[in-house]
Amino acid sequence: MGGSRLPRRADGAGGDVLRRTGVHPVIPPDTTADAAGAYAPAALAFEQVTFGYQRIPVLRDVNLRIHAGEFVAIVGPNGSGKSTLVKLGLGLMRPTHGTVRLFGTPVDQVEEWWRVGYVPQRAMADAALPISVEEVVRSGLVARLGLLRRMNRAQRERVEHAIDVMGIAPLRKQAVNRLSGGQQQRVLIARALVTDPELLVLDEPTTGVDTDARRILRESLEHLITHERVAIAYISHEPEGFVGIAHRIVEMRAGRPVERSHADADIVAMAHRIDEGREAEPPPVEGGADEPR
Ligand SMILES: Nc1ncnc2c1ncn2[C@@H]1O[C@H](COP(=O)(O)OP(=O)(O)OP(=O)(O)O)[C@@H](O)[C@H]1O
Repeated sequence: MGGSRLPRRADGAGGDVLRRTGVHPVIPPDTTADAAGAYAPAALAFEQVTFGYQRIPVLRDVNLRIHAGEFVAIVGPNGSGKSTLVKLGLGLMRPTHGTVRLFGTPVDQVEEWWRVGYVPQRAMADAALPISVEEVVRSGLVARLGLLRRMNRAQRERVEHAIDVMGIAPLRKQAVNRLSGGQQQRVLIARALVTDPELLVLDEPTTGVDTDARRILRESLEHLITHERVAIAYISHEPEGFVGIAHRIVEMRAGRPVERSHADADIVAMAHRIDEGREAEPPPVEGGADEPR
C-alpha cells in the first residue's frame, strides 16, 4: 500500500518547510500540503450541501472536509442524517444544493472509484454462501480487475497486506458466514483496503462487535491514518469507538455537523444524549421555493 498516485499530506513536513523559509501562504480551506509543499484537495468535501427526502429537510448547508491522514468521526442520534451524508459522499444521491467533491472532483464526475473504500454496516452477517475470507477480500479488486482477469503480483501483495493489516491471516480459509460480527467487520475493511484507497468510509463499524475486536479495529485504523495517510470518515453513534484516535469529532445536530471536543465530559454527555435515543432535532426550515421542506 502507500502507492504514489497522488500528493498525500505529509505529517508536518510541509509545515516545517514553511516555518524554515518563513513563508506563510494563505492556504485554501479545502487543500492540504504534501511534503513538497504542494497542496492537495480534501479527500472528501461537502460544500454548502443541503438535502431532503421528498422535501423533508435532512441536511442543511453542510460544510465538512476530510483530508489525507485525518480521522473524522461523525456521530449523532438515530435519524440525524449520518447515513444520508454517506450516500451523498459516495455519489449515491445528489444534493438539493451544494457540491460534494472527492479529491477535488465533483462526485458525479469521479471515475477512479478504487480510491474510495466503503465499509457498509454489517453487510455480510446473513451471507448464505460459504465464501472464504480470502475470496471476500479479493473481491474488493473486482471494480479494478473485472471478474475474469487474474490478479497480478502487486495486487496479490495488496490482498496479503490488507489481510495482515486487519489481523485476519489465521482466518483466511474460513467461511465468512461462520465468523463473529467483529471478524466479519475486519474482513469487510480488508476488502475495502485492497484497492489501496485514499479515503475509507466506515458506516457503524462497531455495531455488534466485541471489546477485543473493537480494540483491533482501532489499532488497524490508527495504522492506516498514521502510516498509510488514509482519510477516514467514521460514522457511528458509539463515541467509545473513536475517542482518543479521531482528529475531529462532528456531531450531526439539526441537519448540520457541529464540531465537538474530546473532553470526556463532552463525550459522556453526547453518549448519554444518544443513548437516551432522543429524536434528532429537525433542521431549521427556511422558506425558499425550491428548498426542501
Ligand atoms: N429513503 C428515505 N426516504 C425518506 N426519508 C428518509 C429516507 N432515508 C432516510 N430518511 C429520513 O432521513 C432522516 C435521516 O436518516 P439517516 O438514515 O440519514 O439517519 P442516521 O443518522 O443514519 O440514522 P441511524 O443512526 O438510525 O442509521 C431520518 O429522519 C429518516 O427517517
